[in-house]
Amino acid sequence: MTTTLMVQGTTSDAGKSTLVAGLCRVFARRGYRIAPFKPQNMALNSAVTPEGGEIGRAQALQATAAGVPPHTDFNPILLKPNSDTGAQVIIHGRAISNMEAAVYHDYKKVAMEAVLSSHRRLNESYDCVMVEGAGSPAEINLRENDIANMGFATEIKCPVIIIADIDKGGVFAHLIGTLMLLSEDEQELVKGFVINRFRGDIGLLQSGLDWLEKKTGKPVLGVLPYLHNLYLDAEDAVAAENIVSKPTLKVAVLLLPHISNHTDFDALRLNPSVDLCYVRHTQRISNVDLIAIPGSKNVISDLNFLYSECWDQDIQRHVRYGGKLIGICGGFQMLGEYIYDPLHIESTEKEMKGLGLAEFSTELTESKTLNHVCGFSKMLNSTVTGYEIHCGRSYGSALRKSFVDFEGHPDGVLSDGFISEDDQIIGTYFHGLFDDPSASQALLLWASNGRLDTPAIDIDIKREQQIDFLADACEQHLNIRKIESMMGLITE
Ligand SMILES: NC(=O)CC[C@H](N)C(=O)O
Repeated sequence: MTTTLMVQGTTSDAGKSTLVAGLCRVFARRGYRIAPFKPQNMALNSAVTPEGGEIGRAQALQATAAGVPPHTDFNPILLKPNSDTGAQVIIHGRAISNMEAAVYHDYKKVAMEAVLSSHRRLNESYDCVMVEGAGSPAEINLRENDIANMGFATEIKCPVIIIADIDKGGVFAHLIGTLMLLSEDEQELVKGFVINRFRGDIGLLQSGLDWLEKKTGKPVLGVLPYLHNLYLDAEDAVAAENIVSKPTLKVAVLLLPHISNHTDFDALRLNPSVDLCYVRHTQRISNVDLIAIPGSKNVISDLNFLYSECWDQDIQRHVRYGGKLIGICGGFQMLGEYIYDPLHIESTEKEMKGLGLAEFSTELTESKTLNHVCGFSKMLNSTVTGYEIHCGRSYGSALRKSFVDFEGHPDGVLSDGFISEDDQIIGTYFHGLFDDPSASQALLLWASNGRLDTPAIDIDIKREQQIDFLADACEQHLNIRKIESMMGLITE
């Protein structure tokens, strides 16, 4: 009997993070102290914990669902890919180095120690732990030294649920195929299945479910419907839905190959007055009010990409015609004169010319800034809150007209970013700045030249509603008692 349960998926995007978030809320509602846990996450969308550590954004969301503050033990290993073959490796919230995939593969034995020590701590301080796997356990080429799926589950011998997405088709083949690629011991750990994103007549599915249970001897724990209108922080894939009913402000976000923290734009995407679009490879930036250059895990490479798409020309034209421009973190760094990377923190190139829209430059350094921050923006006449995740340090005369001034920054810094002399361009290290309703409202007023003066979306309230909506669906469609008994929390 154990109080840990692991959710694994037949594919990426099968719904693992969502199911874990839903179950965390369901168990929290029942009075359990529950911790989310993802041994190893590969994502460029991260969050800062109150102690200043870095974890995957999905685990921060699951922590909210569980009603506990995010902690680095919830995601002991975070891999942030910054090239096709390499990633920054973050262990217990701290970046330790960049590693090529093959090197990391050998490093996994060390990583497993970090995973197990985090899990041990959670086991001691929580009633139960809800674990999320990564990708699928059927990647037989990655099974040796695995820490993300069955490698972890067999080590601690916890029950496993496998979730599959029926919307894409082939759900029975996915489930049976996945099971068949597992060893007997691993198959033994699989205690049931969840079918996700079902739409249609459940009566027509029943014979398939009966067949599956008979064939495997394992129960189907429930069929979750396709939840239209569920908008939760996407783990890595950029969420594309845009809710527009009365568009007043057009925003274009450049979809950079190493975009980081794209959830910065969720509060805009969910605002019915904002028409937000992502500008993709081969597309040009059309007529918009605001262009946003997002964060990037590889600023030099993404700047190269931006030039190859000719977006620099579109940005210059946009600014010439009075359009507004905001650069966030890596996007802010791109607005300056140069990016220097003498230690090759992110890139094989040592320097790259920036867009030259403001007089400052950035140097990437070994130490990484990770903070929750709050300051005052004179230009917005508002407090601004957010979080910082960056290695770059920016300096230059443009920064004298700062975007935000601090009193009591954790690193003793006095100000952040810049605003151009004509107030058209903002550069800032603040992630999540549209999440703060008062700053967001002031930014929308700025971006729309005073046209849009409605309260901004409060993303925290929205997120809470969404988690409850998800948990209600889990309570309605899943056999929660069976899951509780599987975890040894009750006797059925
Ligand atoms: N989050 C970001 O955009 C980071 C920007 C850049 N890669 C840095 O580390 O400084």
